[in-house]
Amino acid sequence: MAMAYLAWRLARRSCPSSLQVTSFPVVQLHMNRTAMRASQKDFENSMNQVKLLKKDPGNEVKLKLYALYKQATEGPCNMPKPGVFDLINKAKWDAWNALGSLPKEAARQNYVDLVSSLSPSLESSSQVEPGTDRKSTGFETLVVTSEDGITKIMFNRPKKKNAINTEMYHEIMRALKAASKDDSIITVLTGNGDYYSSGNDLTNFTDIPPGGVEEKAKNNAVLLREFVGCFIDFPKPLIAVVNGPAVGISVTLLGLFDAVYASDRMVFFSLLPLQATFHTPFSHLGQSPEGCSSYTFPKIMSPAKATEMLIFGKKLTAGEACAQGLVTEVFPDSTFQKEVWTRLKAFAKLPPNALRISKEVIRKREREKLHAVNAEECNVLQGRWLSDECTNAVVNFLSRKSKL
Ligand SMILES: CCCCCCCCCCC/C=C/C(=O)SCCNC(=O)CCNC(=O)[C@H](O)C(C)(C)COP(=O)(O)OP(=O)(O)OC[C@H]1O[C@@H](n2cnc3c(N)ncnc32)[C@H](O)[C@@H]1OP(=O)(O)O
Repeated sequence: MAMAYLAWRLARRSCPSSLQVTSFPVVQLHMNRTAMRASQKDFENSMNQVKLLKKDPGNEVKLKLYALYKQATEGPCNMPKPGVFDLINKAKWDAWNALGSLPKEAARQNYVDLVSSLSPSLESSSQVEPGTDRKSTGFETLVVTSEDGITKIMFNRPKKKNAINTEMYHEIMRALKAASKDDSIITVLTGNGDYYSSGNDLTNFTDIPPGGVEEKAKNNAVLLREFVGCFIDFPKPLIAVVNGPAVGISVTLLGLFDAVYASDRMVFFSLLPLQATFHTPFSHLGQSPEGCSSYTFPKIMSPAKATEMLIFGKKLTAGEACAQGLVTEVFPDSTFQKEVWTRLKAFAKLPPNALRISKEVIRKREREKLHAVNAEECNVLQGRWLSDECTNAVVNFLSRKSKL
């Protein structure tokens, strides 16, 4: 801890950013569509934002920031390699050196993207989202706020990539039920931190009750059916503000939202920079589709494209998800929050009864079908959860043998 802190202090003194050990594949960065966009001014703004960080973002991020800063300002690593016992400088050198011949402009863009992905922990004044007016207490896994006619339900387990544990399933249902009755006009779901949500918390599979795994699977099928049912029946416009990658059930549910706005944010996955993605790896997990996606996705994006996602686990970028109709619009990450919340505030000024009635007209003829699909999907999943394929996938993740 002490060393980490020292490294952080040193890094902040020696440059406006910080440090990291990394090995970005240079090719990926070169090919990044947005890689050449950040101006010197964006870069300087990001450097200033780093100074406003409210909490320590962790050594991995700090080393990334340090390396990208050095690469963006000085080019490839030109320092002699520190000795093995000079731990801090060695870590910094490794991080910088790992960037190889990455062009300065690409490093600058990646620095800006990384700082922007830290935005929830920044004291930024540019955010215009609601949150300060009325904050509901009594939630452990969510932050629920209401302002300007918008109730915002924010997944709040950023350290676990907003994985949905049993408590969160219950709290989301409770928050949706409250939002359906409060005086807000529209309801928004979003995530805190760099992920929108990594889907079902795989530790949900671990605490087996006295009744055994069959009972657990049965109870969870009931829970899941009720959970998805809340989305099917939600009476007001429901909008997803997808701030980062989305996995599993957090993706499938999007087919039940009225609008989905996504950021084109780059995130780091195992130290590789990736665009935010929409991923439903059900077969990899020995599971099957839920959230009514077996019905909504083929309708939204064509049966063949839905098959690629739901059966073969193809990951879509935000841009691709938009082209397929799952996402309504993609925004540059630098302006995402501002543009989306400005738009949502305007929506929330529309006549509330007209909004509800119009939503009902659209949903009415599908509701019965959606509930039937939901019931069937939960039934099938109940069996899948008891399969060896599913058990092995979960054990592999929990023993850190596999990641998506
Ligand atoms: C007996 C029957 C019981 C059934 C109960 C079921 C209830 C309803 C089920 C509804 C059906 C839903 C299906 C789905 O949603 S399928 C999708 C499930 N999600 C995943 O498979 C994602 C797994 N996570 C990952 O692959 C990676 O974590 C990820 C790519 C998301 C991020 O990688 P990265 O390297 O950037 O970060 P870390 O892996 O280090 O993650 C940070 C910490 O967060 C924890 N984490 C992340 N995601 C999950 C998750 N889904 N479940 C549990 N924990 C998660 C991760 O372990 C790290 O924690 P630690 O810091 O403590 O190690």
